[in-house]
Amino acid sequence: MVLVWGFPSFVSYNLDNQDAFMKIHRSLAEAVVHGLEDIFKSGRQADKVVEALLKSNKKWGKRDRSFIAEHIYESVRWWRLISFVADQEQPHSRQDFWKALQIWLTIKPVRLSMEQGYSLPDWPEFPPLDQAELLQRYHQGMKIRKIAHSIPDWLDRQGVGELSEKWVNELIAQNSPAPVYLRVNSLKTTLEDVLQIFGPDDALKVPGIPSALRLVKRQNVATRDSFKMGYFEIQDAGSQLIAPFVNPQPGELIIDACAGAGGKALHMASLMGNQGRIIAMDVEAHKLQELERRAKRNGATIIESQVIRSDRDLERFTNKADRVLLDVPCSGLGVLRRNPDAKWKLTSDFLEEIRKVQADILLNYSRMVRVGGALVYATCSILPSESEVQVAQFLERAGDNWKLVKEHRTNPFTEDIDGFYMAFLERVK
Ligand SMILES: C[S@@+](CC[C@H](N)C(=O)[O-])C[C@H]1O[C@@H](n2cnc3c(N)ncnc32)[C@H](O)[C@@H]1O
Repeated sequence: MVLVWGFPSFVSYNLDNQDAFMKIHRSLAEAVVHGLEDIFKSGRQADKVVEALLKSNKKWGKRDRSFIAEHIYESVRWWRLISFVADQEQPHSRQDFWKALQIWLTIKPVRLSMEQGYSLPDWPEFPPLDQAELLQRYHQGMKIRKIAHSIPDWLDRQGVGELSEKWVNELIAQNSPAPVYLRVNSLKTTLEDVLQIFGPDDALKVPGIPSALRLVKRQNVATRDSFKMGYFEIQDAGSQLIAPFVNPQPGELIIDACAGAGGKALHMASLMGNQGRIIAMDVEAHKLQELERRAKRNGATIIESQVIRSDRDLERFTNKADRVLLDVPCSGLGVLRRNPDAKWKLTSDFLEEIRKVQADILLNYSRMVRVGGALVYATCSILPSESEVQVAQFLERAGDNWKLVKEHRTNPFTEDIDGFYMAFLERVK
């Protein structure tokens, strides 16, 4: 087994899928190649590409679907390593994408220490390759951190600069497939009831996170009646720590100022037992529309959405809120395992830009908190520069009006959850 840079196969792969070493059907390989072209040439989001592909052919069975989804996600995740082994920097033609798939199918069994690999069909798209040469390049690549962990140069520099020796563990965690977690909606049901719906072999409790269940096998839960009835939402267990961290109380006025499609707002409504008021704000109207749809399904009746069009939309809440949640836009480096394509789209300019947005949001939106109230600043980033450093700089600028009460970071490497940061601040004056 190759253990260069310390990633054993259990971290990188879901061994459930060893039975995926099967004869490859042409339509499946074509779907993977199409998907990769869409992601890398047209810049489309990987999850949207996979979703559209899986919908495009009703005849594909469960194994076919998981072959397509897995091979697209794995190729995206390991794209730099694949490109290094293929000796092709920027794929252009359809044939380049076929070659990428061929390389992945060749090196995947080696990474898994499997005795037997895929039987690659004799298609013109898979011309004979010099296996020994490929494997030599693979082992060579595994000695170089940014190639072994498939990460762009600038991001590797950024990560080492901010996290030094912890960076490698973050890379290992973010290159692992993410489990599916559910958040049970206490407005409609209980954890025990949802556990019973799935059965104890299919869903597990998550120690320390009482709203969460972890699915043992990946499955499409959105088609279940229990989902349509709002019994649960799909939400990473780390993300489920944020609403309790805000600690919203029944009857309070809560502002979720970067509410997006409402993952945390819905959770807060259930913690408040639908007593009080949650103002869900965002600059993007379509996300709030999605939130409204989800709120209906969840039976969350205390959420009012408010598109932020100008400063006035914020000013009317100055000094009014009991608690404000700032779940700010960020690099998303803590959720790369769910969005592996993001690492190829992120740029250092974007990171710099988004840090300015975060600082502005902290400074301006914190004014909505009343004296004695609380502010929670949260990111799904593993970088201190988007998290701890932002809070420290805010405290420097905001003088002694604020007190940092507590901070928390999830640990994706040891906890198998996404990477989140959260800080709880109290407005003292
Ligand atoms: C991390 S996401 C929020 C996720 C959401 N809270 C949830 O739990 O599903 C950050 C959100 O901030 C929004 N956003 C970006 N710039 C903003 C701004 N200046 N003011 C408010 N929201 C903003 C984005 O549209 C995005 O929905």
